[in-house]
Amino acid sequence: MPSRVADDLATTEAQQQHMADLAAERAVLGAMMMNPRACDDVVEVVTELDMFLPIHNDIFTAILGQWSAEEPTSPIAVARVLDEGKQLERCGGLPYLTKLTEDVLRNPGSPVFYARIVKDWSRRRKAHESLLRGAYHTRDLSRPVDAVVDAAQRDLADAASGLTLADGVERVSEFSDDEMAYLERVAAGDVPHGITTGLGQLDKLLGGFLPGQLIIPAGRPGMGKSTAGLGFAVAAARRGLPVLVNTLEMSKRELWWRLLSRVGEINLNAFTTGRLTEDDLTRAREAKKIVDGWPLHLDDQSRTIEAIRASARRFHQRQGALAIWFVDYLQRIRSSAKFDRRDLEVGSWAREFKTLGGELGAAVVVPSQLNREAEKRSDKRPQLSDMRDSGEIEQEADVVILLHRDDYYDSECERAGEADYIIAKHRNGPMDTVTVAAQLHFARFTDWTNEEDDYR
Ligand SMILES: Nc1ncnc2c1ncn2[C@@H]1O[C@H](COP(=O)(O)OP(=O)(O)OP(=O)(O)O)[C@@H](O)[C@H]1O
Repeated sequence: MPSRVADDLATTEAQQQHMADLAAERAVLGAMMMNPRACDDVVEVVTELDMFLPIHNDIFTAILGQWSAEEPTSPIAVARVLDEGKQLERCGGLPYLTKLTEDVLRNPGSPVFYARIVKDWSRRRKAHESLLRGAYHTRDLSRPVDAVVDAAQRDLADAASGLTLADGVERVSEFSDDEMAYLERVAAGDVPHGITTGLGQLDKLLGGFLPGQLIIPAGRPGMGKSTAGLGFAVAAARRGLPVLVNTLEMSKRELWWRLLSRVGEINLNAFTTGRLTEDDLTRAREAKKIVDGWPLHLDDQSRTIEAIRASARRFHQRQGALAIWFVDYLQRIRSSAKFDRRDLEVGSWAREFKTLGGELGAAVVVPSQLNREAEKRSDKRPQLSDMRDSGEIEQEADVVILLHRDDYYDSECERAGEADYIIAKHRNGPMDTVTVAAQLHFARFTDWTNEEDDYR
């Protein structure tokens, strides 16, 4: 009976022998079934093969499947999934699943605390296996000793990092054939290199956005950061690439209005004031049909860094890919962790976006606010040093685009209707300024030729 095995293994002696803490495994599973929100945190720590007992891994996988499909994770729901896979009886049946949740009620605790214990034991077991494998290979006289030591070192480092053996270090020659073939296809125009920004001049400068890049559009409040970010999201979505927008500032409805305004060329004011003419409505219906066809997803519920991260992970798990992840905007995010300094807190999010973007293969677009320094300059033009909470954001970003409009300060100015995208950081290329048309009444910035805005 699994529960007895689990109880037996709860003692320190048994833990040392088997290198597992089954009480912690049970606590994690119980918490995930009690409350699907616990899954958001647990998946950040534990992966599918981290449990010691195979039946715990099966239960974990069943819960994860339910959670990522936004289905209930209760014992009854999980039992049904296990039953479909003919695993229920082996897993102790519904009574065992129910007992896991009852244990949580009797002995509540933070799921992340238990998840970390599970992860530590998992890493410990992997390190142990890796050392045993290394010891075995030292006796294999057909292998040069250097190769044995090298392989053992890599194996152990992978185990200690918590990654699976399939991840991690690769010798250049192990992947360079594939990379060369990819370069040849890019050069031949068979595959697009970066994801288009939707703005021709900007594409020429940046070569589009690449998976894993962190892109920071930065500007004073109201300069057009959300509009610029949404433009990048739309450019990818209209080409059929999966896009996720986490908005902390606007509701889904407001964001959708912006999409209709942009595509249907309907003044954004008409939506906010509710004064839509018959012509506006006809255009809105047409625009709706176009936008409905895009793999564009909006989330206005996730407000903490933990929830936003989980939202992207869940999206990636369900869709199998995430091309552009647009989070609007950096300073709006809340966190449950306590930091002494705001800049350290915001900087840590930039780092997390960069890391998760790399893991999910997504280009991450996160606008950030600038401080008032630009306003003290005679030309009011922003500089990289104006970034609020800057240090780490600057460091983590691959591309920083400072947004500037002269007409933000003087609506009668010569350059009214123009916006500058000042590329103030570009990790792999030149820095320059691209000037575009600001059509904020249509919730967009566009190239002067406007070719990109022909949605039909
Ligand atoms: N109908 C309209 N006509 C002209 N300009 C408009 C219209 N609606 C909004 N705007 C302008 O668009 C700008 C807001 O754009 P956006 O929301 O992209 O800026 P932001 O930098 O993200 O702002 P925030 O700092 O508030 O998040 C403002 O300057 C606003 O005046």
